[in-house]
Amino acid sequence: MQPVVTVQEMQKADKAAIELLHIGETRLMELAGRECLRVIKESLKRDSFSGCSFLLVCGKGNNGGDGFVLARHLLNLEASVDLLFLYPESLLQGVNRQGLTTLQAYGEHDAPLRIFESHDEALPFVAETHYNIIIDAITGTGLRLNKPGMALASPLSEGIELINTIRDQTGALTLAIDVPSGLDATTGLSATPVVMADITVTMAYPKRGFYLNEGPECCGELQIAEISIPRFLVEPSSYLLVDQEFAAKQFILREASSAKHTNGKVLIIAGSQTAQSSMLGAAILSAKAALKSGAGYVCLSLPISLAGAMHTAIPEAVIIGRDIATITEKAHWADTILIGCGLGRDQEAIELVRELLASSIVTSKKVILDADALYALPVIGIAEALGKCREVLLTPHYGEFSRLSTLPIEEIASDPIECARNFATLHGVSVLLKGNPTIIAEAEGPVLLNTSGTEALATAGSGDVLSGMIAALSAKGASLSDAAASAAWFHGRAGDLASDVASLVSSGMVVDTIQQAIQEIFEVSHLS
Ligand SMILES: NC(=O)C1=CN([C@@H]2O[C@H](COP(=O)(O)OP(=O)(O)OC[C@H]3O[C@@H](n4cnc5c(N)ncnc54)[C@H](OP(=O)(O)O)[C@@H]3O)[C@@H](O)[C@H]2O)[C@@H](O)CC1
Ligand SMILES: [K+]
Repeated sequence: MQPVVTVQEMQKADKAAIELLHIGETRLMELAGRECLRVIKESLKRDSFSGCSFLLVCGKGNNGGDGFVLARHLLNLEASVDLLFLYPESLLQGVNRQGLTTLQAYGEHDAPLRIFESHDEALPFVAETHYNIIIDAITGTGLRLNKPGMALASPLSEGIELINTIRDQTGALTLAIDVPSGLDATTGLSATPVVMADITVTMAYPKRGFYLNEGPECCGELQIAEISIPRFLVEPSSYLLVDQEFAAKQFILREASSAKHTNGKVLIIAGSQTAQSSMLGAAILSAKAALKSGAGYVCLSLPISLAGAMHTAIPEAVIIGRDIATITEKAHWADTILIGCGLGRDQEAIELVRELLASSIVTSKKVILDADALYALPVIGIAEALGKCREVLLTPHYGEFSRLSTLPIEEIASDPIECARNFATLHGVSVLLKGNPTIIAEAEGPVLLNTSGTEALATAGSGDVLSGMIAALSAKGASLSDAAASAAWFHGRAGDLASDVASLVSSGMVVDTIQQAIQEIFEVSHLS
């Protein structure tokens, strides 16, 4: 899994690469510029830029220095380059001064290069030029943002506004080097103004802020530049991105000699019926998702009056009633117990959750608490309810998490990663906090971020499907948090496969594409 870093971690790694590995700042910046060139070649689908115009807007730090290197490489490939350096030349130092001097020397040899020394000087020329790509090299990881929305002073603000205006007016592709200027790469909070990029080519590792607050909107498509900063310089990682390889590894294949009892036994305690309502759909979705995710055996505890309908919906599932003795007997048998989907919020449901979590048979198993079980937790008392669990995962969305943590939703939305991690550490549990990204935090160790999937998953029953998938993967052998991260990845992928039009996707469609999402990552011949 790819590490995701804070600004501080990235700066430490840059420094270590230069001081401990003796890689050299000039070489790192050369690689940074070359990697941006690679991405531009891929975007324009050309190896030479004759007839193409580029505008680079550069600041006075190393982000601007990356821009100088890129400008040189673009000129080498016959591009026409306009470079706006926003500051007086006298402010440049070291490697960046050298970078501009080299470019000035290109200018002396009739290269198609115009260097502007202020925004006002550039404006008339920029207004009459059609640019294929605008490059933002104003600020990177060196931005200091004291508070969200902080107003940036001139010339930073003028440079950023110029980039955004040309992009808006001409549709020119905007590429940010390392970080869109004005974005805090750790928090994802932005200054005013901030560059709205189509592509961000970030150095070495994706930054934490790209997944939070304004980060996703400002970055556009993310590309990683390989600049020879080895992974050991950012380890141990605080954050990791869940990927296909990790998801696949948690999906344990059935052995040729295996039986249903050895392939993951899931007990789902879900669904409810009262005089006023019946909630069977959530139970059906979670049980179907567990079976589609390869669980060997699924047993459902339901109000027994719903058994007939459930048998019709899922012939593979075994149904038991709501009697606590029957449930705990079945709990002995189960590998993973999922509690909560459509369970209801009345006193009876809350008492059931209390009794289940007081049973040492239940708490000795892998336990997933979702939906209405999460509603019951604060009523029971979180510490009391979770205290005995050996391995427990909570799967809240922001609203449920707000109730559990007593944090306002806005605070959670502004830093879901730390909120999830703090809660997991405080209560000694695993948390899967649904959102974009979905966050999987344990009491200790790195936080996992899953970015697969789209708004296709923002539909009723989506959480029930995900919890059923987690139940299956964990029952088959993965730890609860690994199963959660893997299931979140497959769930996102299944959502993608369900329809080309995200707005048309229902949870039933996602259930139907789970198998395709899992199957496509294995060679068919390896499936058993
Ligand atoms: N280190 C390496 O080896 C490598 C680094 N690399 C590259 O370097 C980048 C980091 O470079 P960096 O640290 O020089 O800072 P950078 O992002 O250019 O911007 C800082 C500039 O903004 C200014 N400024 C900041 N906040 C401000 C504010 N609120 N209001 C006003 N001004 C403000 C600040 O000015 P100051 O106020 O400090 O005088 C300074 O001029 C990184 O993102 C990557 O692209 C790669 O090449 C790989 C190798
Ligand atoms: K930038």
